Amino acid sequence: MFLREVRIENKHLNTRQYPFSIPVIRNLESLTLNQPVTFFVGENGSGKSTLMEAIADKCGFNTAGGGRNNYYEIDAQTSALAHYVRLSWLPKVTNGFFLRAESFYHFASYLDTLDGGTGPYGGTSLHEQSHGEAFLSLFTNRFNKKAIYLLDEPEAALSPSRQFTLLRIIYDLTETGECQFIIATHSPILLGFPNATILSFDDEKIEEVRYEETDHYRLTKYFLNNRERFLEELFSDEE
Ligand SMILES: Nc1ncnc2c1ncn2[C@@H]1O[C@H](COP(=O)(O)OP(=O)(O)OP(=O)(O)O)[C@@H](O)[C@H]1O
Repeated sequence: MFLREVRIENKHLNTRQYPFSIPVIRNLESLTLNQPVTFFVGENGSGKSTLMEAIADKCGFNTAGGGRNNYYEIDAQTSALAHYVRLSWLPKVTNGFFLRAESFYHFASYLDTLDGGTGPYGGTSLHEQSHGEAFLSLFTNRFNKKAIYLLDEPEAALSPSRQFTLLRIIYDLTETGECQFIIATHSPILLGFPNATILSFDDEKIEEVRYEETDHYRLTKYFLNNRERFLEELFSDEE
């Protein structure tokens, strides 16, 4: 554990302006982190990426994705929230990585400009690997201990079985307490990681929920157990 608390300070009151137009961000005072793995869950647009990006910015990571020393040009991504965020560390780490599924392509391009992109990523440019293979190459070759990893929807490129591989990687890195992950996800598989804190961004505030209480678990379980009935209801004309 390294990052213990995220505080929002000196919010301005113009609630029509992003990021304080987002109810969860407007209502957030402080967030305590007490497990090596924390998940952000919630509906699309509830503010998960906004908070994650601000934390990445305050960690000194490239907000387009990457670590501290990864400087590359893509459409400017400045975090509107970072200015208001204070992080409390014990102890402080500077190692780590921010993974954004949506801009991973640009990060891979940047690596290609360094040393043909083949150095630490399994001997092949990330562009010559499939999206999911490239993600996993990054996880297996770049992730190591004494670091904090911020992952925004890492499941985007991963098959279910590769999501299990990622769970194993996270398990190996966190079992001695020397790594911390904050993961925004919609994946009921990733959310099943044991002893993680799950923070829901629904209902206009951040609240800890149990795995079995998440929509991800409940809807997926209901769908798998009642697929025909579920689809009949979904496609019926009745409101
Ligand atoms: N740069 C921006 N300027 C203005 N509004 C923004 C900006 N970025 C995001 N928003 C808005 O803020 C809200 C929260 O977006 P955010 O990306 O944080 O949601 P999210 O919970 O990560 O959603 P998802 O699960 O779809 O990734 C959305 O309504 C979005 O349109």
